[in-house]
Amino acid sequence: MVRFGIIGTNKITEELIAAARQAEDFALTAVYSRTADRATEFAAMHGISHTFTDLEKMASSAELDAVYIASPNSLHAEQAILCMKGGKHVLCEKPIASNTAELEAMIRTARDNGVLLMEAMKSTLLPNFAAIRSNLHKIGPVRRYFASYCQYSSRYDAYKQGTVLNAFNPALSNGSLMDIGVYCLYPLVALFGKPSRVQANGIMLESGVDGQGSMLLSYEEMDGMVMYSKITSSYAPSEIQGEGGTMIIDKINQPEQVHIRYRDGSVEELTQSQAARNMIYEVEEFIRLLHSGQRESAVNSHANSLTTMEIMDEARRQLGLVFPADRKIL
Ligand SMILES: NC(=O)C1=CN([C@@H]2O[C@H](COP(=O)(O)OP(=O)(O)OC[C@H]3O[C@@H](n4cnc5c(N)ncnc54)[C@H](OP(=O)(O)O)[C@@H]3O)[C@@H](O)[C@H]2O)C=CC1
Ligand SMILES: O=C1CO[C@H](CO)[C@@H](O)[C@@H]1O
Repeated sequence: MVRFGIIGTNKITEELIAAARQAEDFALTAVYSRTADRATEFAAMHGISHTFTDLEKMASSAELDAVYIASPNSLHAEQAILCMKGGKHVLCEKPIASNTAELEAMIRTARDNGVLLMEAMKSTLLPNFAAIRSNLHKIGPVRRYFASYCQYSSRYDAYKQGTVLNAFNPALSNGSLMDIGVYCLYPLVALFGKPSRVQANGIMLESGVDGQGSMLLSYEEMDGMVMYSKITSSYAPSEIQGEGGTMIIDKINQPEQVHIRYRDGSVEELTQSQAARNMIYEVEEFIRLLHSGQRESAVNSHANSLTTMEIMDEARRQLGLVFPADRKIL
């Protein structure tokens, strides 16, 4: 059994728990919240035996082996480092940190303490992502990766009425690139590695975050194009275009349907059956790694997280998008 503690008591935490309950060897023993009332309420809802409002105490508690972090992005590094110093393995929500400096400090801490650190980027661990990867060779030399994830945020309505909720708050390292853009970039990096050049555009909001953005990413023999938004919606699928055919992916953040259209008009269906509660795959990967004594995922690897973060840092540099976290010394 791997005994988890949870940081964050929101919807995504609920989803993770519901999915993880279906995984073998998952146990949930602790929850941290800023307030005792919320910790107690959440613990009662999920049958959790230990509650904490002091993260240092949770990090050093003998009642858990690992921590799932689903707090605002600006807190990921600090909380992960604290937990890893307490010997806890860490599964950390996307984006794993605010910037590369934070992520490097997290990776150093993981290595120094011999613990597993993995970004909870669900997309790349899904069976349908494995199908994308294993069938790529069929479309010949790849010339373009195009990913679109644009989803009008319900919190943007509040923003327009004058209330800046967490999603649009730069103090929490939020905004479109961090929240949504990362889903377009991580699969690109996992499949094709580091681009030689990044060109970023974005629309900045008065709160100091980007509302939407797009990027061109250059590789020696192909281009990457990504677009993401929290202030408009897109219904376009994502595509990987090759000289011999085009792979079409319904949703880059959670591929559920994948097929290839060849140049002669024929279609090859690649869709794999996949659990509806698709966060199970990241939990299974995490537990499998722990059972086999590994301290890094080969898919959601430190290198892939770092390259993705470097791209996001560079995009933010071009846009002049700065977070308070960028000025912090860890
Ligand atoms: N994998 C996926 O599909 C998804 C991933 N995410 C990721 O999960 C993480 C959490 O996202 P989301 O739930 O929207 O985040 P929220 O901003 O809603 O905060 C998450 C939790 O952190 C605590 N919290 C809220 N505000 C603050 C604050 N100002 N300072 C300190 N703690 C705070 C709250 O817990 P408490 O009150 O108990 O302390 C809350 O439940 C993000 O990294 C996001 O990118 C989000 C949605 C989907
Ligand atoms: O990761 C995520 C998935 O989608 C959400 C929108 O519904 C985002 O806000 C979130 O952070």
